[in-house]
Amino acid sequence: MYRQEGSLEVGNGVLSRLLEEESLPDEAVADFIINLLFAGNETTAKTMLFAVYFLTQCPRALKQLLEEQDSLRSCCGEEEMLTWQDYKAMPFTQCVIDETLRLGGIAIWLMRETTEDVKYQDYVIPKGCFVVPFLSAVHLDENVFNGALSFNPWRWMDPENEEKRNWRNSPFYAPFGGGGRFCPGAELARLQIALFLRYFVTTYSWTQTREDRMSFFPSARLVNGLQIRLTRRHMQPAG
Ligand code: HEM
Repeated sequence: MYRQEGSLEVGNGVLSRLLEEESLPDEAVADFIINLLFAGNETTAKTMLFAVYFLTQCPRALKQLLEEQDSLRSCCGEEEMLTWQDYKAMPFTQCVIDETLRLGGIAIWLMRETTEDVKYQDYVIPKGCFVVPFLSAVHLDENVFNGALSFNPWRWMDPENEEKRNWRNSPFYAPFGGGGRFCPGAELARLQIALFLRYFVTTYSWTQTREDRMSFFPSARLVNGLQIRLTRRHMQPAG
């Protein structure tokens, strides 16, 4: 991959900004863009898929989500754009997103290499060792989350879980990683998922047409790809 000679139409996007940095070799620019595309695409899309799956399994949660979104729509008006304040006024939607990221977290594990000897409790991890923190082992630990294997978005309303819920630095809940390599797209992803859920549940109702289940091998996925039949909500007869 190489930079084309000659005049380029320069915009003000990420790529243009990177190209303006004369010191960055082409490989670094390409690596950056590829990383952004991969890190930000499958992760968010799959989380949306898992949210729909969990909601399909839990009609009570779907009903509450729909009520929250319908009430927001009636106050905003269908034609108006949502504001940041509207986004922040979706507490149950946020619970659904948090619970989806806990139960169906895309990042099952991370990979690190120690650059120096690290003392951890009674252990010393020597320099140069690979360390694999299993996020899902914590997220699905019954000692940390009651009924850890069930989809229960209401758990995040419990004041007892308030500290745990802090996905930026909680030791119990880290769907976006932590520390120096914390996901830079976390806030964007959450916003996209909330907007997707809003659009999806207010526009469609659906029925699942084929049994499905989650699998975490080789990566988080639904084995049958979640097959559903959609119906536009406003076309349904009233009542
Ligand atoms: C639900 C959606 C997402 C999840 C669950 C997620 C999860 C993660 C996790 C766990 C890490 C840390 C990896 C590590 O520590 O080794 C990470 C890193 C990263 N994420 Fe995300 N991510 C999501 C969406 C996005 C989006 C939308 C973008 C960009 C638009 C993005 C860009 C990145 C990048 C560039 C890194 C590498 C950061 C670094 O190494 O310094 N992610 N993500």
